[in-house]
Amino acid sequence: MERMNEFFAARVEGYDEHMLSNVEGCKEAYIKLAELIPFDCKKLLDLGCGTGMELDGIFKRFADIHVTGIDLTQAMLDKLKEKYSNKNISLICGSYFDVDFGIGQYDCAISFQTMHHFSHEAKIGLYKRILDSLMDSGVYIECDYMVQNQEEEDFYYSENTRIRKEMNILENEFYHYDTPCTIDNQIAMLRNAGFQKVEKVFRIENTTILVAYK
Ligand SMILES: C[S@@+](CC[C@H](N)C(=O)[O-])C[C@H]1O[C@@H](n2cnc3c(N)ncnc32)[C@H](O)[C@@H]1O
Repeated sequence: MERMNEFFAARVEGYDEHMLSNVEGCKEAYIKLAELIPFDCKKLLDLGCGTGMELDGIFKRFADIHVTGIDLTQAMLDKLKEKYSNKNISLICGSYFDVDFGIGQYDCAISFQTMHHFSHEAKIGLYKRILDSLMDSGVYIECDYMVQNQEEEDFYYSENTRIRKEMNILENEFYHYDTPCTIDNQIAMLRNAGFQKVEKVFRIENTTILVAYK
């Protein structure tokens, strides 16, 4: 298991191609996510934006949108900056568990393939802060690696706990290990955080998109 930021920094070259060619459903999901952004969106929060793969389609639809992107890995953000130097973007290198999102700031928040690394408890806390950061009619759109059944989810979480114990990794340290949740649990976490309605709108293989309404 590698530290989260070191894991992505070591893979930044070739990362975009990997997401498009090797992660089933991602190519289609990047297109779908851009279509789901509300037509009048002006301010967007992108959590775990990485090299900005999900922004390609979004900038095609909304040339002047303002994006705040947060990511733990500077090397990923450097790549993003190179690709979209002429766009209206504010980048923050840090953890979305620590960065202050503000209150009622964004029309829409998104995350793409970044939430499958954390406990339910941590995610619910984060979802509450995302909810607060949205304007009254705002939406949060999450695309992530999700699984179908509880046994699968339990397996990954227990493996994560076992390996962390073996390596003496503290609970609050960010290490890269995939702990996907079931779609039902994901929806329950978002509802628990206070979102009024949550819909599954896309799934190819394990790549799944949920839309959560404030
Ligand atoms: C699989 S990549 C996805 C990047 C981009 N959204 C995409 O779809 O290409 C996951 C990203 O989440 C970031 N990340 C993981 N944990 C994070 C955290 N706690 N705060 C901010 N970024 C985080 C990683 O640095 C990495 O860039």
